[in-house]
Amino acid sequence: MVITGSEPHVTTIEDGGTMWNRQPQAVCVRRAFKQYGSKSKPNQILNNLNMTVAKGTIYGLLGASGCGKTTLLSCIVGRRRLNSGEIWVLGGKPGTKGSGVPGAQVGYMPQEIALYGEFSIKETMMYFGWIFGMQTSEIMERLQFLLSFLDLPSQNRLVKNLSGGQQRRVSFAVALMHDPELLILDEPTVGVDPLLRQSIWNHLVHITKAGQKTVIITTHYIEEARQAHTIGLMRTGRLLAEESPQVLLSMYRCQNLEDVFLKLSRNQGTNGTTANTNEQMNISSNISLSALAFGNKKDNPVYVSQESGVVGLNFHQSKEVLISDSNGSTIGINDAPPHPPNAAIDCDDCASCSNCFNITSKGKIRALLQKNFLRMWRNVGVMLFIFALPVMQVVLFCAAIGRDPTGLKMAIVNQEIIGDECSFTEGCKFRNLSCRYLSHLSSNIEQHFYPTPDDAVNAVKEGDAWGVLYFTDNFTDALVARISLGRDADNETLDQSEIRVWLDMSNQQIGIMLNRDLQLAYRDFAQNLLETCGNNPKLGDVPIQFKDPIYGSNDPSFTDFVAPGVILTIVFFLAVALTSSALIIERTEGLLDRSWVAGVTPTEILFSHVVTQFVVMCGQTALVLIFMLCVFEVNNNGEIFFVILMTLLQGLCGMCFGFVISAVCELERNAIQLALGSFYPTLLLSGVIWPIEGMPDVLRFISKGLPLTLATSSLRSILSRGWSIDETDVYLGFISTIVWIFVFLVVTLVVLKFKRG
Ligand SMILES: Nc1ncnc2c1ncn2[C@@H]1O[C@H](COP(=O)(O)OP(=O)(O)OP(=O)(O)O)[C@@H](O)[C@H]1O
Repeated sequence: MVITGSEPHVTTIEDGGTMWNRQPQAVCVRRAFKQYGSKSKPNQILNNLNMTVAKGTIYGLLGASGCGKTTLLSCIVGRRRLNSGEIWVLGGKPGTKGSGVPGAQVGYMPQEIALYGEFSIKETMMYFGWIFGMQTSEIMERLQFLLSFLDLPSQNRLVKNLSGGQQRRVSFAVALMHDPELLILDEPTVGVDPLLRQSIWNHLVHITKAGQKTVIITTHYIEEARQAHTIGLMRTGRLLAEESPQVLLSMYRCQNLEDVFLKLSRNQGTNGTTANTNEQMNISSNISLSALAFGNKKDNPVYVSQESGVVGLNFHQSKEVLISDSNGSTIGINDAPPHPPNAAIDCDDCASCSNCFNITSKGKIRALLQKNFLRMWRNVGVMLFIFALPVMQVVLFCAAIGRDPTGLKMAIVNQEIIGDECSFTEGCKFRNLSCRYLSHLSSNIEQHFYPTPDDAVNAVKEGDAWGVLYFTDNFTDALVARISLGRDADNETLDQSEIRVWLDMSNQQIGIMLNRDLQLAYRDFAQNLLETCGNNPKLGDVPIQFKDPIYGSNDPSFTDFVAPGVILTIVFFLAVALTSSALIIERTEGLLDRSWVAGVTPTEILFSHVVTQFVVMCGQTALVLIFMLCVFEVNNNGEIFFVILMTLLQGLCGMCFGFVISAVCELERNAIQLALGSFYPTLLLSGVIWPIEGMPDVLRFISKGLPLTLATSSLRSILSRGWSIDETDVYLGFISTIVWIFVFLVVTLVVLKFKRG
């Protein structure tokens, strides 16, 4: 019927109905409102839209680009929710339990190709077949039929290597795969050559003939929609008309549907205000007007292309014929399909579906897992890189971080000697003790002699040396006097016996290391001298005795301090990198939508990704730990089981954080930015490279709440202190990691579910 105020009122569902509306409805949409954008700046897409699709018919949804066709379809298949209004699909409300929608009752072909490029045609069919709950043998049978029907190339050809038209046909085949009750095709004929287009229509006519299958199809080729039983002309979020093509053409006395559309659009323009009111908006009942207008439908045949019994792309067999019934008599396709006479009258009466596919979750999980692994396997180069990356990071860390700097130049001014010849005599001999001290300096220090203090200081200022060491001309005598006189030594003697040092402290690590080495060299030198002279070498030491440390060694390495954090950071952020784009790629390719409409839930998608990524992560974790602990011999005093467990849990945590990113971000580049952006703050605040005890209180508080902080501290305690899980510091790390995993998973699921709405 026509829904503008100026057109004649037509029998409606609410009116009681004619014989033509006493047929089951496949889809009913009532008073649908849908808007995008914020409440303050809404973009109204569906505006009090009513739509009725009778079972066993083809419904052509027409309208200008951007008028809301895809939005309407996505609400029908349960991909999006209306802001208000109601939708019934095959007797249930999409998205509700037991409705079968989304699910195997619907075959959905989105506008985009929405196929995995790295899959072969067969693998594509297997994937969707399993999701629809089909058995492998069934899928194979159906595949053979679809291959020949859609004239597709070898089943082993990869989708990415197919032509655009072939890909579109594969996409069409996926929608047909499980022979669904309701087929929803969003512009299946766009960019398709006329022969294929006709063949698609032929098939649609063929499958709806028996009256059990229903098709909703959108198209921009208005004229091809003549082959539909009903046409819904959509404009600015509502249906201008919903009628059979013949009725529309005769009512508006037009030769083609485009003219009808133009007339209706003009009418809507002039009657826009009245059409806006709900009261005057008739609820349409498709084919009702056709019934009134054409009492004897057999006299009003519809032109459709019908193959001579053969279904497929055998174009030479296609010809424009009138549809014939089995007796050979010609009938129009607007004949009501054979429905039980007392079938449901309106949507409220729609019985809950009885022949819903019983989709096994096992089949879906199998399909999703195989899909994920296959995608990885087909991108073997990327996979190799994914495994090489952690090894590379560990090797680089162990090779570049934590080792003592070498080749550090010291500018030495030694007034005791003439020239660069700095010799001394071993034993209890007091000659050139400055040279004897210098011989105890670490091999990391390069000694360069300068004639005057000014020259040496200039060398440091010009960056040629890290510091100046200055010995007075009577250093040896003064030092001997200092040792022998003890508390009676005068200030001048004490001054002369001192080694004066000026350091370039611009590099803290080098400065501290030189400071330490110079002092240790003095202790060694003094102890050696005292010992050779028969004195107790302890006299040469400061009176603080460092016993064997309770944990760690007397010569702690920076590597040992950083290693736990580095292990966890590598595993955590590799997992983030691996997963943060996983959902986005699928979403941008339209694959996620397709899987959702096929009945896959966010939880199943998430679960399949967790399993797949977990396998990869186990490999990465093994490599990281083998290289850290076995190859580079980072200290481990604890139980390896807890080390492995903590590392795996952190990988899992990173993976879940990656899921949050990919659920939140629409674009891959945003996901990358977010992942990279979170890397530094986490690294800096987690006590990986600097103890959190050095942070201001506020930061320390924040730091403890981050996923890596307590975990790093826990792993450090296991590795260096050898603590077990019963220590607070250790189990807190585990608890915090598990809590974060849980939080990230919940956030992801909430965001995914919210986005589906
Ligand atoms: N996720 C979204 N967020 C905001 N606006 C959207 C979103 N999806 C679609 N729109 C807008 O809604 C309007 C209707 O889009 P829709 O895709 O439903 O139109 P369409 O009739 O299918 O168009 P076409 O025939 O070109 O595919 C467009 O203006 C589009 O920009």
